[in-house]
Amino acid sequence: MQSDQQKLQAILDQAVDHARASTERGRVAHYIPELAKADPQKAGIAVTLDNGETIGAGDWQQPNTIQSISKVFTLALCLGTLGDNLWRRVGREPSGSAFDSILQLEHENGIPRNPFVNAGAIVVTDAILATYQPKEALGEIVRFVQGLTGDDQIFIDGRVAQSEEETGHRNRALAHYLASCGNLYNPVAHTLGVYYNQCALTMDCAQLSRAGRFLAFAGTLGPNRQQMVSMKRARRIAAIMLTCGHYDGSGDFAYRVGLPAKSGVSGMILAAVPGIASIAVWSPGLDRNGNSHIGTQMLEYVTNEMDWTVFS
Ligand SMILES: NC(=O)CC[C@H](N)C(=O)O
Repeated sequence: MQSDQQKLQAILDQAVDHARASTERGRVAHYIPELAKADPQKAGIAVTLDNGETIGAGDWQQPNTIQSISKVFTLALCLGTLGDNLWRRVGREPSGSAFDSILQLEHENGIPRNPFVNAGAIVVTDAILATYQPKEALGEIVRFVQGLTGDDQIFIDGRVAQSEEETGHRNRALAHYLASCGNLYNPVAHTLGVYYNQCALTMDCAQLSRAGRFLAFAGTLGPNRQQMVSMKRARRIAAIMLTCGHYDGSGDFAYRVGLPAKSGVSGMILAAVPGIASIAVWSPGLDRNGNSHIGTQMLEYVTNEMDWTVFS
């Protein structure tokens, strides 16, 4: 008789096999030179279960920068200190536009649609800087993620942060626009310095799935039930992930996968199955919305086979 865990392992292996066989792989992010070097053939998946076990398949132990998935962690931190005051500066609605769009920001007077588009995440980082100097803020973000993961080896890849800093004209444009509307309180260079570094937090799929446990287990880390984020805050963050976590692909992702999730341009995705598991996938090729093409396929396969969805 196959145990549940063996069954899940077999499904993860199949998901990676299908992923490897797929000819359409998407396009790696080119606008950050360090990310342009990624190999689109790579594919990995890891699942952390309620009992604390992490199992994986494919390239699940290869570290990558988490990019926009960091926005989930900074939102959790920021809501912890600022509470609902944050919502005076950022909305909670899907954007229906690209993650780095400037158009909407102008139409809506410098109030970004949600905390997961770049402009919104820049405001969240700026809000964290209200209580910390840039270096302290980064230390706080790293320690928070290390605490969630239970792994103090998690680090920032300085090369990727630097690569983005050198080429980040769009983010600079967004930050200056926010400043012109009075919605950026710190110098652009300070806020973006922290933002680029948080995006360069480096984890493999196993670590990322562990970092996401609080989203699946009502703010706790699973078996020992240590409360890291209040239940209400975890639930609200998951709601924004479901509606905004994949930018203009959020509707399609909800249709195909049916879980709160957040993507990053490195090709990683973090997804939460409430009460059951936290999942991280990685494959660097992106679709036209900047979400991992193969990563979404792997999640679709596993969630269908396991019947994991928030809609059942
Ligand atoms: N979607 C993403 O992952 C974007 C993050 C990236 N660091 C950027 O600001 O462009």
